[in-house]
Amino acid sequence: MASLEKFHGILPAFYACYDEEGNISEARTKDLCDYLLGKGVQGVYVGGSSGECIYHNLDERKAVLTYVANQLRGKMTLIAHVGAPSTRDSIELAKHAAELGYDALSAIPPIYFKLPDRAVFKYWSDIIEATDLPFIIYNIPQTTGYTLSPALFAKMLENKKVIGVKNSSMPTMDIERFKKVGGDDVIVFNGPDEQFVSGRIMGADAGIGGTYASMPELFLQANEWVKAGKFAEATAIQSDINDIIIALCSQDGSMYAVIKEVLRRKGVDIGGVRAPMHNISEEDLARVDGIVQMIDQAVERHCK
Ligand SMILES: CC(=O)N[C@H](C=O)[C@@H](O)[C@H](O)[C@H](O)CO
Ligand SMILES: CC(=O)C(=O)O
Repeated sequence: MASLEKFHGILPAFYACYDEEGNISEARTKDLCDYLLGKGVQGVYVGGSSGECIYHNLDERKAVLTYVANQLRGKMTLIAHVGAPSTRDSIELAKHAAELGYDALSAIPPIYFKLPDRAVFKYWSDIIEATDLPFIIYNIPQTTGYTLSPALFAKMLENKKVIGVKNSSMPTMDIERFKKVGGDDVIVFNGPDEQFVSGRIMGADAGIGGTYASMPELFLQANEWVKAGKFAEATAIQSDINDIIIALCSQDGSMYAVIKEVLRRKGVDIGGVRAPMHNISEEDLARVDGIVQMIDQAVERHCK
């Protein structure tokens, strides 16, 4: 399906950009937009986990969607994550994203209460009903506690507005199963950055990831090697990526706080993270030097 072409490639999950007081910053959001545009990524996934959506009120989430659209609309593919605790809020976000010209909507399943499949189906269907936009299911069992089954995926696909799934469960077999159900007419996004290459080989058409923006060059190059069937080269990049992700996750601050410090070193200051996530410590500051070095050396090794 030619219309799915714009969803192929490397789509970083967009981070929350705060000012010094911890409020959403329009100027810093634009800076991150410009940075990613300059890196040549195919699109962005706005307002998801990495965007700290779970810590934002509705007005803040709408503001982020607005600032990104104003800066990037027409320049790359824009996916709006509109999952929220209530259907009502999700629909409000979906309508806002549609007015802003987003290319697609996406949502996690209902969170907190464990609802049955029929409620999950109704939740996603109500969001889809609210606009004309295509919809991408977000399966991320490790944070939501809900696992999308191939059977519910097949049922969702009966709605022609459903174009695919962003799969963040760890087994790459899940990607293969979703691809089997949907075939060439659906797009499956790899979620776990640690297995981007294997996810692509098992059938993922593209990737959306929380660490991409900290090292876009590496994911873009790995994707090119996969497309070219150069799996040894792709795997060598993946191995370096995994060293970097482990380092990003091993500091006092949360992974996103560390990534934001990496970006600051690269000239993009988007603030810290919102509590209860942890900001970086004094000790982290020196260690981030080492992480930036790891990234720069890997880019030097694989992308020149
Ligand atoms: C659980 C989670 O947040 N997964 C993200 C989305 O799929 C990933 O992109 C991770 O941020 C990444 O793989 C680093 O662990
Ligand atoms: C992909 C990811 O990390 C997100 O949902 O923002």
